[in-house]
Amino acid sequence: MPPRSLHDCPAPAKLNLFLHVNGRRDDGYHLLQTVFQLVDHGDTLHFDVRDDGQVRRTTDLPGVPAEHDLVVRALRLLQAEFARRHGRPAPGLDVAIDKRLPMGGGLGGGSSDAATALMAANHLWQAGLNRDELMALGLPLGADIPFFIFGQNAFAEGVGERLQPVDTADCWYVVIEPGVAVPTAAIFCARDLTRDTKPVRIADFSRHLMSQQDQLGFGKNDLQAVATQLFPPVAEAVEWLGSYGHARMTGSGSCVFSAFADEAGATAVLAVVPGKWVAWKAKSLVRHPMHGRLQVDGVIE
Ligand SMILES: C[C@@](CO)(OP(=O)(O)O)[C@H](O)COP(=O)(O)OP(=O)(O)OC[C@H]1O[C@@H](n2ccc(N)nc2=O)[C@H](O)[C@@H]1O
Ligand SMILES: Nc1ncnc2c1ncn2[C@@H]1O[C@H](COP(=O)(O)OP(=O)(O)O)[C@@H](O)[C@H]1O
Repeated sequence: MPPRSLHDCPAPAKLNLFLHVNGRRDDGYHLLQTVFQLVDHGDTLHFDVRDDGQVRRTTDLPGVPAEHDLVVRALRLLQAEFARRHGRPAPGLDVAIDKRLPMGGGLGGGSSDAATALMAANHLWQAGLNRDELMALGLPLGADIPFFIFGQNAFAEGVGERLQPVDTADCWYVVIEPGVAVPTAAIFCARDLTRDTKPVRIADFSRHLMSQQDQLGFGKNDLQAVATQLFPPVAEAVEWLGSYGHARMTGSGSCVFSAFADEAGATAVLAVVPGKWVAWKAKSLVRHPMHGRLQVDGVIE
């Protein structure tokens, strides 16, 4: 019998170590190259199976009605797929979300919540999707969802759905939340966005890392120039953190981060971050923590 509950399920944040915009698809979506890095700071979700088929979010998320929540929408998609495969309605689920990640922060919070929910429900409902099938199910809801289900640091291409595992350095990050929510669409549709960065190869990134041990010395974030122009608090955070080494925005912003070889380096900088900003340190992860938890039963792979 599968369990009826899964509590304390992590939904970690991601950082985009670099993010290049290489072009645009016919449908207007931008072609990217990026390295996604998982870190040990994020939201926490709790799941309890319901027998009446309802999916309910039991916690409030200001500004996001339950029906719009990526978690609820992802679970509805999984319910439909369950019914198609098994010829009977799917069970339901109560979901509680302890939200720590800021919205519009470029940390992938909503996508990570949805990915954790898909992995948990696939297990609790015994839906039987494999990892690739779960990734494909999540993609239409958000380009970052497949990465979180993939569950390891990755070089991504396309709109973020073509993933290859990549080794990154073990390190500590300091992340500053500049206190603004950046809408991804506003960055991608900006006139000044450069969309013609020359494609790189995964080997270029790996070779750089081996010779320099410097996570942020490679590439750039092409979305950063536009985001700092439109959102001055992001520019201020980049400038402040940049005085301690490479500082870069993650995703479409607003959060800004820097990498440190050891925890002491991160702690020292965190201690002097101006009080007007929320800031935290996080360690790099090699695997998504849900994978270790669910693989006990061989469910994810
Ligand atoms: C930029 C990235 C990098 O990891 O993450 P975030 O910073 O949002 O976390 C992702 O590509 C975010 O992808 P996704 O989560 O699907 O973006 P959405 O918020 O749904 O996209 C909002 C809008 O941005 C534009 N958009 C988005 C992704 C993309 N590759 N090209 C685009 O042109 C589209 O107009 C889309 O309608
Ligand atoms: N569970 C969720 N957590 C956060 N945001 C969500 C969630 N569900 C839907 N959203 C919507 O997705 C938007 C992007 O949020 P998020 O994924 O946290 O930021 P980003 O894409 O910048 O990393 C939010 O502004 C919100 O409207």
